[in-house]
Amino acid sequence: MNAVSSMVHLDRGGRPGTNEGAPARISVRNLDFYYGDFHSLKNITIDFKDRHVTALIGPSGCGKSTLLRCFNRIYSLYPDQRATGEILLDGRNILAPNVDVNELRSRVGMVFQKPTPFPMSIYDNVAFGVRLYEKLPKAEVDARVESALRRAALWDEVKDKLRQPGLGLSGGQQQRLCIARTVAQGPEVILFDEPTSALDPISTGKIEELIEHLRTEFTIVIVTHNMQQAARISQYTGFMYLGELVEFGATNNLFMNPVKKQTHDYVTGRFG
Ligand SMILES: Nc1ncnc2c1ncn2[C@@H]1O[C@H](COP(=O)(O)OP(=O)(O)OP(=O)(O)O)[C@@H](O)[C@H]1O
Repeated sequence: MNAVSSMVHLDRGGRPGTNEGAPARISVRNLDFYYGDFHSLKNITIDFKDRHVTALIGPSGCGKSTLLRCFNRIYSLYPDQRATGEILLDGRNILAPNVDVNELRSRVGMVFQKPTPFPMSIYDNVAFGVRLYEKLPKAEVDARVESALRRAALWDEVKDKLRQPGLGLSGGQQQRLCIARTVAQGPEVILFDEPTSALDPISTGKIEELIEHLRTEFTIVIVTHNMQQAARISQYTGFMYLGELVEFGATNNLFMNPVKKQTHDYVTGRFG
C-alpha cells in the first residue's frame, strides 16, 4: 500500500463512479473574488458535473468556503465583497447584475456546518421555502414536505411528531431537517459547507449515505476538511491553496496519482 492509499481508503465497494460524458451544471471561468482589497480567489476555472459530487479540499483559509459562497451569491449581502469572471449555471452567468438572487438561491441550496433549523415546527421548517416562493394548496405542501423528509432519510423518525419543534431533534436529525428544507424547494444544485464537522460518526455516516443518494438528483458540491470523507463520497475533487485551484480531477486520480507536488504533500499529510 503506498503512502496515499494508507491515508485515504478508496474504492469502497459499490461507490458510484464518474461519468465522463455528464454535462457541466456549473462552469466557473476566470473567477476572482475580493474581500475589500484582499484578493481571496485567483483566476479559478472549474466545471461541476450534473449528478456528481465534487469535493473541495485544502488547508484552512485556502478559499473553499469563499468559492462555495459565490454559487448562490450570498456574498452580495456584503457591500465590500465582489466577484469578477463568470459562473455559468446551465449556461447563464449568475454574476450578471440582472440576476434575481432569490430565484438563484431557490435553485442553489446550501447546507451549513452547524445545523440551522428555524425556531418552528419540523413541518414548518420544511414548508418554509415552499410557502415563501410558491402558492400551493395545503395538500400539495403536505406532499412536498413528506417527499422532502423521505429524500432526507428523516421521515420515519419524525412522521408522528411533525408539529414538534425542529430544535428538539438531535444534531444529526437537525442537519437532515436542513437538508429536507433545501430539497423541498426543488433546487438543481446543493452546496454543503463542512456538513458533518459538528456531528458524531454515526450521524456523519448517515449524512454521507444521504449525499450519495441525493447525487442521483442534484449537482452536489461539498467543502470538507476530511480527506477520507472526500474520497468516500465524491467523484471529483479540487485541491485549493492560497486562493488558487491547484489541481482538479477524478477523486481516485487526485488522491492516488496527484500531478502537483503540493497536492501530493497535502493528501499524504506532509503539507506545510
Ligand atoms: N469576511 C471576510 N473578510 C475578509 N477576509 C475574509 C473573510 N472571509 C474569509 N476571508 C479570507 O479569505 C480567505 C479564504 O477564506 P475561506 O473561509 O474561504 O477559506 P476556507 O478554505 O474555507 O477555510 P476553512 O477551511 O478554515 O473554513 C482567507 O484568507 C480568509 O481569511
